[in-house]
Amino acid sequence: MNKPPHDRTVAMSRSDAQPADNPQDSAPQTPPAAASKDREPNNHAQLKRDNPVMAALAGTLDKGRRLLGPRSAADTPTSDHVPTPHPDASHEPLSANAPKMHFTYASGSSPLARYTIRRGVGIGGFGEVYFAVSEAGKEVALKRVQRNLDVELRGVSHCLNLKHPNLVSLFDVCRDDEDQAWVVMEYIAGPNLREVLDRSPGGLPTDEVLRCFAGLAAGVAHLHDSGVVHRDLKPGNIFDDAGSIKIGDYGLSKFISCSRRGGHTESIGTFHYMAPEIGRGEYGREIDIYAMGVILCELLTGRVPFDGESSHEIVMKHLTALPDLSDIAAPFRDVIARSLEKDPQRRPQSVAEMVRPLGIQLDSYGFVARSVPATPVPPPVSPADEPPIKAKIVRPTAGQPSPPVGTMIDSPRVAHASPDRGEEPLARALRGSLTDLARWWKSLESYPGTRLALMIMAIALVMINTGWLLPLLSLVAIVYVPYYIVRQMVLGIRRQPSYAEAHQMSVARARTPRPVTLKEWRVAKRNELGAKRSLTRMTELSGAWTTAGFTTVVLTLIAGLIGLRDTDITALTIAPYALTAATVATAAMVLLGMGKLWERDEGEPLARRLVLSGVGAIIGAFVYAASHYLLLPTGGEALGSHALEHLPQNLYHDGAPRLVAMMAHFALLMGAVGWWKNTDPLRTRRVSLWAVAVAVVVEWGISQFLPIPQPWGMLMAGGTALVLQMTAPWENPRQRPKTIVNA
Ligand SMILES: Nc1ncnc2c1ncn2[C@@H]1O[C@H](COP(=O)(O)OP(=O)(O)OP(=O)(O)O)[C@@H](O)[C@H]1O
Repeated sequence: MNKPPHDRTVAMSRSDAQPADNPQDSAPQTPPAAASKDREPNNHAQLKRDNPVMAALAGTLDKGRRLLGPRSAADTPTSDHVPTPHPDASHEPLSANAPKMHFTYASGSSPLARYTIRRGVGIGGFGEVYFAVSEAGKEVALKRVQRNLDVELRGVSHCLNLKHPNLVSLFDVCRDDEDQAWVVMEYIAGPNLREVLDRSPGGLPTDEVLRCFAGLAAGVAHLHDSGVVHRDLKPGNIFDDAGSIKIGDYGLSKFISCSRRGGHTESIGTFHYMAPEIGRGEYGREIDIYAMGVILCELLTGRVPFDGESSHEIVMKHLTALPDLSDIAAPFRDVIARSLEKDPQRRPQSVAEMVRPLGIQLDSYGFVARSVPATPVPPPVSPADEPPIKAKIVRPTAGQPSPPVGTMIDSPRVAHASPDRGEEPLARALRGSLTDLARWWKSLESYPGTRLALMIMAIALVMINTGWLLPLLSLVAIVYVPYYIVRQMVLGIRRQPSYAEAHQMSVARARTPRPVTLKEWRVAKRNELGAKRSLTRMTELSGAWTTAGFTTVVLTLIAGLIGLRDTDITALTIAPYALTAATVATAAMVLLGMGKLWERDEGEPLARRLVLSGVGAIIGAFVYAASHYLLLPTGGEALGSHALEHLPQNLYHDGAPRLVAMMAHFALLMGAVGWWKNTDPLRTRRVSLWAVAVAVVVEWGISQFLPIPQPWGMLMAGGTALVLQMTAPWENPRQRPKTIVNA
């Protein structure tokens, strides 16, 4: 992510403006957009060939840029732009403290009847803003809409009558004697968020972000409920008025939007905050959600997700690039990622939906009902709703590295509520990259040909390099898995709150009884599981291990009785059963151990699969060693119908799997099946034959290209799934309480 060149974003930021003593200096400068005309047509031609939608948006932006003049990061030269002076005025700034800017009207002048200008406040893309007082002494801000935009006043009354604590009040829209439009609005003495962010380049503290964002959300929600899309949300239009967040400029963008529907194609909004569909002329409320996603990212990190040297580059990134949100903590990361979806339909469909995972709830009038979750308990979940993404809450510990941006620091008693608490950094980085990859893949939806070509290339690459890739991956897994297990155990011991604390917390939330949904029950139970002491966990695990050993023996005896009923019982006929039993018992014990570590949260499936693949590689090595020790035939006929000559020679020797093949086989088996679901105490059924069948079928599928002797492979897979479910603890969801008392 990049920091936007904000010194260029606002045409005349208070600090950038310089007096123009020389009249030539005050002439409007050629914006770089115009200056780069020579370059841009070529880009457009290329772009048009590549993607007509992008070309349309870039063209639209250029057109808007020429019509609107410099008003954005990429368009506006640093401190060069000076608005065209009024014939009878070339004034110094009107306030002694204000930085120097050139305003058209001097202090004391009354271009608009009944209002006397006191001083210039700032100059934006659409005009100059003044602090003025009415005849009766009311302090107001006057915005002179400077360009000859065809400001459509129809429907303005709707915006004028909007009232909300998080909206800058619009009082009137008037025309002066020169038929120039003026917006009369509430004067805000506090800074806008652009200024706030410029003072905190690394972003704001999380509680500040939440305060600002809750106010922003409430204001935008009210606009949307009133049928108004802001279209120009950005930090410069959001004010912090003595602790109260207020959104400005909504009326103006509404007016301009009205005229735009009449056929003009100017684009409004600064490029950093512009949703991709604006290029297609779509101005739904999703563009505000998108801009809010950008703003949230900027508030947290001080950087916008998409930046570039030119407007063109920024637009291209909005259209095609994936934001790098790896340094932002959940739930912010997920909220931003969803809001920045290229497809508007995939974004949250309302402001309330967007901010809910952050613990901000809006009532039906767009007021903040609750912000900053004081407890880790998610907002009440209605059966129709998605479960909220809970905040990542980390207990501050001396000597610990600072948490990712946006991590909520809270009291120890709430630490267990984090779904991805203590996520291993490598796993997190990998997950972040894979999530990005998945999003990028989704963005290629409309290019099936490209997807197919990429898939073929990827498969070819993997196949060509299997010889060294598999051993390398196995090696990495062998090192990583023990480290991961030890880390999880250490973190688990360090961060667990007591069960009593967890219980106390849920009691504290008690309000009125109501039916408890399955999701709520799962969340509550998951919290309880997270609050378990390590000793309890270890006791449960050792019990499960003993039962697993016993169950494996019983199941093997049953299998042996069936399989050996017509066969002589010799060491050779018993050996495969012994190997299968040993494999099932080993796999079950390892998986039960992993399940214990993972029962605390829903977890990240991808990271878990990767860890399990590593475990699988180790089990594969065990099976290989054991089969050699027991002198079991693993090649030739043992592989059944597989054409031996087609087996890759670097993986098979004389038709028997080498160590690498065995490790790869089990790594795939472990990674492909969601084994932790078999040990999850909150699984739907104690024993699901479906889960057993899935394991067997996956094993059969893998055997088609990486064969191992069958039916032993399938017995190992199915047996492990069965033993796991029979021995792992289970909470019957049907026995959950019928009602719940909570917030
Ligand atoms: N109601 C207001 N009260 C106090 N200051 C205001 C008010 N409205 C705008 N300003 C200030 O006036 C300056 C110019 O604002 P304006 O909205 O015209 O431009 P902008 O937001 O910087 O850019 P754009 O017009 O492109 O949205 C900014 O510094 C802004 O903070």
